[in-house]
Amino acid sequence: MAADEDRPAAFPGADIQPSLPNSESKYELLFEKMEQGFCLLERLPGVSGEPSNYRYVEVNRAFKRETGLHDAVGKSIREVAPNVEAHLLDSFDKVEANQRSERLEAYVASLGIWVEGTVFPAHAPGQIAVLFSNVSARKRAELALRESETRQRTLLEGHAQAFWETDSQGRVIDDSPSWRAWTGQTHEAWIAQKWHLAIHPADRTRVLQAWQVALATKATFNAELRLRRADDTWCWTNVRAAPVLDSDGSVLKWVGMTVDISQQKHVEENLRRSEERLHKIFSQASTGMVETDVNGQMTMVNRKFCEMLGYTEGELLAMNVTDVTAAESLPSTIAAVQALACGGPDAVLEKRYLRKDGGYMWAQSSVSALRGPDGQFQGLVAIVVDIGERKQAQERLRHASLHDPLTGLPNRTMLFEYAGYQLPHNRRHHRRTALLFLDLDRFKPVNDSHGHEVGDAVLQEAARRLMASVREEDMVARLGGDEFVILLQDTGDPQYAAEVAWHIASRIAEPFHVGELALSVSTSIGISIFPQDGDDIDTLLSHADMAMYQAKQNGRNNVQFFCPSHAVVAQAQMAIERKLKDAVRGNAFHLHYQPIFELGSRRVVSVEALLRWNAADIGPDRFIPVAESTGMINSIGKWLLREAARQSRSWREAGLPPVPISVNVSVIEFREQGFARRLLGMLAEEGLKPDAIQVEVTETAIMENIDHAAAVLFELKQAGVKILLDDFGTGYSSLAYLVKLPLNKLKIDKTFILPSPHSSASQAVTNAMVALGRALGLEVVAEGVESEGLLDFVQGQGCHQAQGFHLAPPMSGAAFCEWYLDGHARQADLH
Ligand SMILES: Nc1nc2c(ncn2[C@@H]2O[C@H](COP(=O)(O)OP(=O)(O)OP(=O)(O)O)[C@@H](O)[C@H]2O)c(=O)[nH]1
Repeated sequence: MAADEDRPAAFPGADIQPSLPNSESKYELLFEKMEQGFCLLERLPGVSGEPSNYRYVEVNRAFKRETGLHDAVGKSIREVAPNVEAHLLDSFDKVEANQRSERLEAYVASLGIWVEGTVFPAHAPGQIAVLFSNVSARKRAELALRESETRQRTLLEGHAQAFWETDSQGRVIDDSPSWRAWTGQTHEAWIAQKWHLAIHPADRTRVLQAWQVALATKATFNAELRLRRADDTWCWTNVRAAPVLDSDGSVLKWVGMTVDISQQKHVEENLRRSEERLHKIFSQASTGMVETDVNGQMTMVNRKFCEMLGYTEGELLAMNVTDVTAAESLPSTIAAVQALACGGPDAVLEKRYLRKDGGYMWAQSSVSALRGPDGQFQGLVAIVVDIGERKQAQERLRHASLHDPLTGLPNRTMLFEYAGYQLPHNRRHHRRTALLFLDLDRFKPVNDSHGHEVGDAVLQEAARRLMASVREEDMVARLGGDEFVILLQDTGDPQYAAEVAWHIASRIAEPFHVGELALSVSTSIGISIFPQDGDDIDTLLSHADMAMYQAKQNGRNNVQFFCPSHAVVAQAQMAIERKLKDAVRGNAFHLHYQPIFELGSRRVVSVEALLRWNAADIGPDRFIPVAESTGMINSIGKWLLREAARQSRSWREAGLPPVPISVNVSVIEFREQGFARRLLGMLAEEGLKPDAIQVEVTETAIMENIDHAAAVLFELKQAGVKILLDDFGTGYSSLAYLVKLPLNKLKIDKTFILPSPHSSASQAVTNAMVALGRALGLEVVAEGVESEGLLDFVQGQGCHQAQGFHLAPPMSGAAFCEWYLDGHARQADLH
C-alpha cells in the first residue's frame, strides 16, 4: 500500500487548474493523451447499511479504451458494472475516508482486466481519483506460467482422466472436453454447473461439503468419489483440485483433475474383505489365537484364547505371555521365541498354560514370527490348540503300559524304569534296598478247580494284602502270573526284609474268601539285597528268583535269602527250565516203549511209554520234576498221550495185535479239571478203543485229592481204560482209601525189589504188597527186573507181570514193532 509521499510528483491531480486556457489545453492534452487510465469519482450518498457507490465524474480516453466503458461519466459504478467487486469499492472508501492514497492492484472480474495503479483523494470532498494501467497481458502471461506449473504438478501426481477449471468461487469457467468425454456429460450441463450430477448420490453431499471447505480455506481439495461414466457405470475416482493463487495469495481459479482409481479401490476392497475375513477367522476361530509384541506383551487375543484361559480380553491384553505360561514350560517357550527372533523357522511347542482359576491347560502352540517389510522381528502370532484330552489319553496309555490291568499294580516295565532311577540314587546315598520275589504256591489248582475268575479274585486280593504290608515308599509290582516283586526302600538291616517277608507270607496264608469259597494259598519268597547281591535290577531279580526257587524246594510257604551256593543248584534247575521251554515249543521229545511181560504166559501184555528228550543229555529224572514244577508237564503230557495213540494205531497198521500202551500221568495233569474227559475224547479222535491206553498214576497224585482222584478214576474205568497204581509203596497211602478206588493193577516200586531181593525184610514187604494186590483183585506188576535173580524173585513172590532190562529194554516204536514181529514178544525162555 502506497503512502501520500509515494504520489507521483508530476501527477496532474489536485494542482490541475482547468480554468487557465493555456494550462487547460495543456491539461486536456495531457489528460487525453496519457497512456494510463484515469477517472474522477464522486461518492454517492447512500442510506446507512447500503453498499457504497461512486459516480464517474470524469474519465480520460485511456480509461475508456482499457475498460470498454465509453459512457460512464455521470453514471454510477454499480450502474455500469453490477458485479463490481466489493473489495474495489472498499479500497475507494478507505482512501476517501482516510484521505490517503492507496496502491491499486487487482483483477477486476466485472471488467475482465488486471489493473495496477493508485487511488488517491481529490481535493473536492467526497471525490477520489484513480490512475491505473491495464496489466492484463503481463498478468495472463504470469498466470499461464503458474497454471502450467500447477497442471504439470497435478499431472505428475497421476494419470488423470479429466482436467477442469473453476473460478475462485468454484464455478466452472472453462469447457472440459476430457471431463465430458469421460463422464458423458453435455457441454451445457457442465457449463450450467451441473457437474455434480455426475457424482454418485451417496457421495454427493460429502463431496460438495468438502469442496466448500476447500474453497473457503484455499486448501487443496482431495476426495474419493464415484462418478457416473459415459457408459452409465459407476467408477471410483480420486478428484483433486488446487487453487491457482495470485501473488497476494488470493485465489484466481481452481485447477482440478479426476483420476480413475477403480483398480486401486478394487484392490483395497479385496484387502478390506480379506482383512475382514481374517478378523472374523481370528475372532471366531475354534482354536486360540494370540499375537504379541517383541517383548511377549499380548497385543491381540481371540475369544477362544480368552475362554481357554478364563481371562477377559482386557485382562490378557494387559499381560505378558509369560504370565500365562506354567513355570516348567517357561524355558522352552523363551527358547522358541528367541530362536524365532533370530530368524529361526516356525515352531510347534507343547506347553502348559496357567489359567486364571489356577488350573493348567496343556496346549500345542504353533508359533510364527511377525516381521516388518525389512524382515525385522516385530512379534509373534501363536495358534493355540487345547490338547488336554490327548495328553490325558497319552497319560492313560502310559499308565496302562506301566500297570497291570488286573491288580492295578506297576508292571515289569515300570519296575525296571523305577529301579533304573532309584537304585543309582540309593547307591549315592549308601542305602540298602531289598527285593522280594514272591510266587504263590499251588496257585494253578485254584484256577483249575474253581476257574480263572476265582483265580483273578485271589490275585487281586493278594495284591491288596501286599500293598497293605509295606510302606508308602516301597514298590509292589506284578511281574505276571502269580509272581509279585516288592522293592523295600532303605532296608538297613536285611533282617528287616526277612521280617517283612514273613509278615507277607502270613498275610497270604490267611484264607481268601471268594464268594462262598474260602481258599488257602501260600507264597514262597526269595530275597536279594542291593547292592551286595546285585548292582542292577536284572541281577537282583534273577538272584531273588533263585532264592524263591529255593524256598519252593524247601517245601513252599517259605522265605529264603539269596545264597550263592544255592544259586548254583537253582541256576542249573533254571537252565533246564529254559531249555525245556524251547523243547516244548519245538516238540523235541520222543517215546520209548518197554515191554511188560505176563509171567505166567510169558507173553508181552503191554508196554510202558517212556518219555525221552532228543538231543539233551538230561534224563527224565531231572527234567520231569522241572516240567512239573513249571506246569510244562501239561503240554508234554498232552503230546505224550497223542503220540502214544498215534503209535498204537501205527502198530496195528503194521500188523501187530493190540498192545495196550501204559502212559504215566503226572500229578499236575491228573489234578487238572476234565482230565478224564480230554483223554477219552482224544482216544475217540484217534479212532482207538479205550483199552488201547492204560493210565499209570502215582500214589501221591491220588492221595493229593482223593475225592477228585476217585471221580477221575471211576470215569476212566467206566469208559474201559485200565488204571495202574504206580510206585506203590512209596506214598504211605491209606489202605482204606485204596480199597475204594477202581484200580486194575499195582506196580511195586523198584526200590522194594532192587536193594536186596534176598533179604528177608525185602521179601516180607514185597510179599505183603503182592498179597494185598491179590487180595484186592488187582494184577501185580514188578518193575526194575534187571537180572535173572530178580526175575526169579518176583516170580516167586507171586507177581503177575514184570518189566525190566533183563526182560527187554525200552525201544523206539519202530524197533519194538520189528522186535515184536521177530517173535520176541513171546519169551519162551522165561521160566
Ligand atoms: N486267574 C489267573 N491265573 C493266572 C493269571 N496269569 C497266570 N495265571 C496262572 O497262574 C498259574 C501259575 O502257576 P505256577 O506258579 O506255574 O504254579 P503253581 O501252581 O503256583 O505252583 P508253584 O508255583 O510251583 O507253587 C498258572 O496256572 C497260570 O495259568 C491270571 O492273570 N489270572
